[in-house]
Amino acid sequence: MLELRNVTKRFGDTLAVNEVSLSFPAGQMVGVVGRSGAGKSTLLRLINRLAGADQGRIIFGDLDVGTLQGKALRAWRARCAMIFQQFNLVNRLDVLTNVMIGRIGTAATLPVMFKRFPEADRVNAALALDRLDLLSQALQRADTLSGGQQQRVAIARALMQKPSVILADEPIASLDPRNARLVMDALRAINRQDKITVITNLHTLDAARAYCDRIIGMAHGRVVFDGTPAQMTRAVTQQIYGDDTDPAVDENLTSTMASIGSAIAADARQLEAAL
Ligand SMILES: Nc1ncnc2c1ncn2[C@@H]1O[C@H](COP(=O)(O)OP(=O)(O)OP(=O)(O)O)[C@@H](O)[C@H]1O
Repeated sequence: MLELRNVTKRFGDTLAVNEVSLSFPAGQMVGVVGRSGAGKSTLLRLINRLAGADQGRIIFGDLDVGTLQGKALRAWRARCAMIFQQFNLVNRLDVLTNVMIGRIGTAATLPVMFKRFPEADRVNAALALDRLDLLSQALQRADTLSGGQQQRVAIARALMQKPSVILADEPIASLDPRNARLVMDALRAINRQDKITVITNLHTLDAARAYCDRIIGMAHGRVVFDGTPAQMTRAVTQQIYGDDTDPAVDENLTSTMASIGSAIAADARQLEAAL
């Protein structure tokens, strides 16, 4: 069980996360939704300790996450793997090595720096890639893959950390609808098969409704909704997104923008390859 008790984070005068209390039983798939600036990313960064809370406590089992230092903090970060919108792969390295990099934090640093990974890591990385249907790309440079494939490599890398929790910060925001579906399918399969808790920020309510057991709605740093997709009524979406915003319009806009974005990225890759 992961628990946030009265957690607050300020940036100057901005209350990014404001007295948030939440419990996440092991194995849940949770979507966090809200307008831009609602505090979704900060919430995930607080859990992973990429940011420190000003107030409140984060508890995981018998760990008091806010007090962890040094090796214990690194071990915690490995246990709650983070996935980002922009994948954060090392472009010039091959896919397999990118996945093995997930061992940093749990393995000795020096051999990893020199890309000397034990045989067991290679096997586990290959198995993780196979699960994500990417084994045939294992020896390609990371930047030759599509955005959706790169995000699945990032998920395979996260699996190498043997995490208890996966925190995904807008994992599909820059993907076209097909790749977004593949990435969400992969996250849900891992959640179901490995019983890993997945907490993911999502721009679209559609994705949260389709994939998550539970949706948390944030507005102005506070939790304004916490329930099942079925409980997400029109009144609730207005509370999360504001009276003047129709989330259906936002969703269309987001997926259109995502399609345009990936078309531009694909053109850029073709151009780069031709040069
Ligand atoms: N490092 C920072 N320095 C100053 N202000 C910050 C910082 N990080 C976040 N904020 C502010 O905290 C608030 C919450 O930001 P956060 O990124 O958590 O929102 P979000 O819901 O994830 O938004 P988005 O969907 O646009 O990513 C915003 O007002 C943001 O400007």
